[in-house]
Amino acid sequence: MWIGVVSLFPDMFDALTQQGVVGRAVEKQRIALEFWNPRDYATDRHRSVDDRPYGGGPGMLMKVDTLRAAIFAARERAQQATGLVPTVIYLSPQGRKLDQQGVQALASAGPLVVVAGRYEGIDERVVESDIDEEWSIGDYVLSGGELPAMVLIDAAARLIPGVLGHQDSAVEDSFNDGLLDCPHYTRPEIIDGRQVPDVLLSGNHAAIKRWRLKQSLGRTWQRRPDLLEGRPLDAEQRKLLNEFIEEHAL
Ligand SMILES: NC[C@H]1CCC[C@@H](CNc2ccc(C(N)=O)cn2)C1
Repeated sequence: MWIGVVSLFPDMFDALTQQGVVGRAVEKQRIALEFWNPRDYATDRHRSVDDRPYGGGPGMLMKVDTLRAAIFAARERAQQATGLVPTVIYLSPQGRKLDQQGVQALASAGPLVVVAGRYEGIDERVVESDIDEEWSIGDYVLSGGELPAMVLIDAAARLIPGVLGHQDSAVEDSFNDGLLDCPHYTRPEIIDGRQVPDVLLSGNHAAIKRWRLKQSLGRTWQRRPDLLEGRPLDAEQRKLLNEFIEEHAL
């Protein structure tokens, strides 16, 4: 997967590229991550990258010419590296809410150019002419688009084949089948008197798989019933959820 990032603070992305799943994926070249900094396109003595808003008001906007030059350069490189036209993404609270389905769509959308905004944002004409999709990681305002960009990149990278060591852990991961994750347990067997569910010690893999699915269904029902509304259950899942509900009926 090829991802270009347009950001005034590319070093922030070391948190993503220097370690962990995404770091290894970049090292193994499963993901290509390249950066363009608008400041590199500044031509004035002060290398300015922000500009004053028409109509006045507090704060600044990202300077149009340096931002567009960076986006164009990233777009050009994407096409050169992949032969495909990239999807240019902008992160902002005004965007489409990112969920696992959106992540799956982005992970299979070919090369991406992710634009991280700073200051009070970018000129609306740049959004109209150079941004293909606007996305939000949630209803809150951050000081820049870099952290949302890293969230998006991390979530998408996990879905690239070969990126996660234990491939099925991506498949079994919660939200992959639209359900919340089941409870997990590891040593010691007893913590402050609390034991590991017997089924997990039984070695009966069919029963364990069934228990985990039942827990995922039950937890989703308890904590996020909205997720079940859009998700048909097959006969087995319906049976497991009914069992869970009966066991947890107050
Ligand atoms: N008007 C403020 C706004 C102008 C444009 C730049 C953003 C950067 N900050 C962000 C970006 C994205 C998100 C999110 N929820 O995905 C939150 N915060 C701030």
